Amino acid sequence: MPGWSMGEDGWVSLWKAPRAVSPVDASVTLPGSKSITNRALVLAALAVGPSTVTGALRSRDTDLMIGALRSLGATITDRDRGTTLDVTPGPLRAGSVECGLAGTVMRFVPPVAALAEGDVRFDGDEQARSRPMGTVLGALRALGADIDGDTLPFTVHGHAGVRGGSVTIDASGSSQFVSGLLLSAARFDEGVTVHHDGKPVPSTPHIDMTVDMLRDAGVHVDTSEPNTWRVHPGPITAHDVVVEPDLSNATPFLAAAAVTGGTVSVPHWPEKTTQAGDAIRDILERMGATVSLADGTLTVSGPAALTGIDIDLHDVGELAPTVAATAALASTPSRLRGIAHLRGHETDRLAALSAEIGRLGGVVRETEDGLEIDPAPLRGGVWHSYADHRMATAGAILGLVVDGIEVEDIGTTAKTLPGFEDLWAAMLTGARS
Ligand SMILES: O=C(O)C1=C[C@@H](OP(=O)(O)O)[C@@H](O)[C@H](O)C1
Ligand SMILES: C=C(OP(=O)(O)O)C(=O)O
Repeated sequence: MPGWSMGEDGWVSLWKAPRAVSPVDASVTLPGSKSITNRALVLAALAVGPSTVTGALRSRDTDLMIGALRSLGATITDRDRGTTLDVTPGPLRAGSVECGLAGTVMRFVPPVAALAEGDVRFDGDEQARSRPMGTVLGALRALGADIDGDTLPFTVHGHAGVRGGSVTIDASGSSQFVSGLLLSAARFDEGVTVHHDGKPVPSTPHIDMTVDMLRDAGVHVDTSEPNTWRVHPGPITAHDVVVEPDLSNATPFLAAAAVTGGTVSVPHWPEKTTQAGDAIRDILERMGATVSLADGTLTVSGPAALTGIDIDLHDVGELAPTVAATAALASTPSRLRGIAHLRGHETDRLAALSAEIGRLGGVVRETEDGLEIDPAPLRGGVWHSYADHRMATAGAILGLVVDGIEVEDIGTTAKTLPGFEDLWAAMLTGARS
């Protein structure tokens, strides 16, 4: 149970991060992927008939997506403790969308709203108002949509259709700018061609995920030219989707094995996937862990001492908080590169990670596009979460091996993993789920 402490903005909850008294040895089953669940929901709401999403994640971000699509006219019911979602599309209508802090809701739903008949008002958490949105909204305007505003809150004035066509954007700030436009594009009169012009697009596996899921729904997507994605107009087929476990959410548990010299297994690890979290296999191996994938179960065993890593995380920036926490416990220096775009994530993750690791005695330098972390003994203290689920789980990793770490607002993990504290505690008791 968390305690409370007076912070700068009033009372904050503090969770005493459990210390591992011995190397962890557990098997942890993770719920479904946020990114796959929210794409499946958008495609199902735009499809020609009812679909079912099985193994869906239920968390703040996915519940916000369900709420958004219901507000716009979809009927969504659930079974199997919420993880099976039956989606029946309806005529898209005026509504109101609460985005919370979910990038997938704020970037994927405005193009759906542009297809609605009537006004759709978007808002979100205070912190969401500074997340970059102008690129998506500007692109939608260029494609014929009518929108007031460039950041949350904003209003999409839906006119029951969008012309579509070609648009050039700078998507170096987020792959979600591209994914958002592509997901609804088949319903635009002319489809959409998105061309990227700027520094390289980050998190491209997430764009591959979008393209694969569109193709699975019968949409014709042409990716033959670099930095260009063309979605042809046409029906989105109603079909059933089975969601993979969330591999990014698996990473703190696998890091727990790495930093305690223990062993953690995660069942149902996909053989082939577009999820960024799959990269953790290579990352932990390079840091000295033993990693194996056999019969669909990933197993990580930690070494006696971890080595640092010099790595470009541009494609898998979502993993940076886990990798930074793990690197702060390594015996040699680390350099995390290619992740300037993390400044527009839930919080400025580069600033947050360097401030929090530094507060515990770590030696971290923020660079133009990443972090440099040197080995240093860490001490206990409060780890601030900045309303960022992955900052909170990074603090939990450090707390396994450093006495006296208290993580502020551990409940923020509900953004993508409600019940994180219980799963973490179960891992420490050696549970095999
Ligand atoms: O499309 C998606 O589901 C996501 C894309 C990535 O965003 P960025 O491209 O902004 O890094 C990732 O970090 C985010 O957690 C989820
Ligand atoms: C960047 C992330 O989330 P979002 O989908 O809100 O962008 C994340 O989950 O690491």
